[in-house]
Amino acid sequence: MAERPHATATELLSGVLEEVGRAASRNAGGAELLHELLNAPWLHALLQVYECLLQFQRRTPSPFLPYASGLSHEVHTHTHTLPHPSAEARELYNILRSPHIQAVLSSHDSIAQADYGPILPPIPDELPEDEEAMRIVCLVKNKQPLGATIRKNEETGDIYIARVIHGGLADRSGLLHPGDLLVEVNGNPVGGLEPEQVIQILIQSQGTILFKVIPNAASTNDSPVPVYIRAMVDYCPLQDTIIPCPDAGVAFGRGDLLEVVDQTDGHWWQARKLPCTTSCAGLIPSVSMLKSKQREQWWSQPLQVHTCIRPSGFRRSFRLWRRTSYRRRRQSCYSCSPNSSALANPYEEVVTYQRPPQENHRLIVLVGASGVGVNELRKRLIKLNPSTFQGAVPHTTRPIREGEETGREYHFVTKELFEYLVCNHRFLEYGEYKGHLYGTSSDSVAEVLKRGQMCIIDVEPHSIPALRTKTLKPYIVFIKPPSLESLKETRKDARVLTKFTVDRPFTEEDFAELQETSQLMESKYRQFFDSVLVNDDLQDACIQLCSIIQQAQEEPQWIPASWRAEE
Ligand SMILES: Nc1ncnc2c1ncn2[C@@H]1O[C@H](COP(=O)(O)OP(=O)(O)OP(=O)(O)O)[C@@H](O)[C@H]1O
Repeated sequence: MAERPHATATELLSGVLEEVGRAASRNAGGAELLHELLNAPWLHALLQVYECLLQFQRRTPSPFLPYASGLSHEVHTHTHTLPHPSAEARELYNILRSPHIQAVLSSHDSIAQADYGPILPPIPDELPEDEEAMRIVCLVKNKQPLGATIRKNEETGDIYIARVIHGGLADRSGLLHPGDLLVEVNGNPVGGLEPEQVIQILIQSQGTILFKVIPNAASTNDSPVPVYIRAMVDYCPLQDTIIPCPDAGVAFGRGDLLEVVDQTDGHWWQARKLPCTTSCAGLIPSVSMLKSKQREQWWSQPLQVHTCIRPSGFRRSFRLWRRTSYRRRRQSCYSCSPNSSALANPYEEVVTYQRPPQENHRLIVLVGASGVGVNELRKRLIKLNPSTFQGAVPHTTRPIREGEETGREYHFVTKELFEYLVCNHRFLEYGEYKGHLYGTSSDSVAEVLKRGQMCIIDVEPHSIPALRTKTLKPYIVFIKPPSLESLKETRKDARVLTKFTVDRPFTEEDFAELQETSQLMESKYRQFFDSVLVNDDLQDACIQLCSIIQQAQEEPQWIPASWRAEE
């Protein structure tokens, strides 16, 4: 069908409809359906709208007056000066002076003049080199902190933005940067004021705050790559007398994970505690700051009391020999001596790690107070699936007994060989019991791992630092007792081995001691624990332990950066 010149869309549709109608009367295939479709009222309405728009486009309306507000002003003045205004004149006067009408007219004028963008004054051709551009920053406070700290230059009296907290209000605005010179706050000149006075102005300002600043020419907008660290010490900003702004401080405890987002200041870094619910970072002391304060022990040490882990009166199975080492440590009060490694490295850089399938499994280490069930859990796990889980065969200097086989129960070795292995740092842990030496060697562990199995060992917590190597990548599970009531309930039939009697039931005193030892252990070593498991119901604890171990081997975990493959 030939198109008629200048036909409107409606005319075109009528023509098409006529032809399709004729085709439908001839019973042409599909014509009836097409006719029905083209005859639909919505299609006609749509075409009408389209034609209206076309007409509008052809006849672009031009404003009746470019300055309606000028005319309004004229009429307004005129009616105002009338000596005896009529009722209509008074009404007109009131209408024209209403702010809404004035705003509508002003908008009309802007559109009429196509005045949509701001008109900036031309830039002068010759600007002096040292010309300082002033920036006006308007922030809506909305009850949240500003997220910036200020400092005073004592020589000049100038107030500067000292730091901008990552993710805070000032940072999100992108308009305030460290080093910006603060000229005015809400119209108040701040030069020469004390920082506290400026803070008072800020506190009193509600809603909008207007800053006049001279931007720091050297500031950059580069956001540094975050670094992840694990805290090896406790820190409480509210107890810190030298933090620039205690309210901006982040409190953390040993074992907490921190995302450090800014290390530009040598003394105070900016970090978020993970997992974080807020985008706003806070201040934490840098490594050098913590080290310089080492001797003062100024960060919060909640357990200043005697933190010695007391020896338990009972030990079972392989852990029997540890009774001696406990007693020795008690005499020398080992646990109360300062943790030198934590002081030397108050933070440990960490990275995420997922074990590649071809790599050895991570060593699974169970730690817990004596009697909590560490050995029971380890034994059950191995019994459950001996082809997957295995323990390391320990070394001993005690004579072999009937029915025992070297390399199965123990590696039976001479005292000389044992001492040689000790001197060569072959033991992850060793000790003496009833005049015989016992120990777990790194080679025994490696043997299990090399076979593709998961090696599960239980150690005393003081041995953990020595175990933390790139090769073993230990995953440490702390086994915790349940509440006293649960202990009494679940351990009704449990037996403990003591120095004096074999297999006697737990006493109230045993439970109290177990809980106390466990608390002390956790408070002292929790920075090393990857997981904490409460051994309440034995069956449940076993299932939970299985799933913890599976996650440790198969899912990404935080490990010290020094264990990374490339290092
Ligand atoms: N969840 C539990 N419910 C009931 N009994 C338990 C539970 N866990 C452990 N037991 C029992 O408690 C006793 C002590 O457990 P286990 O020997 O494993 O302790 P341990 O932590 O290895 O300490 P030690 O090294 O002194 O033996 C055992 O009789 C054990 O069967």
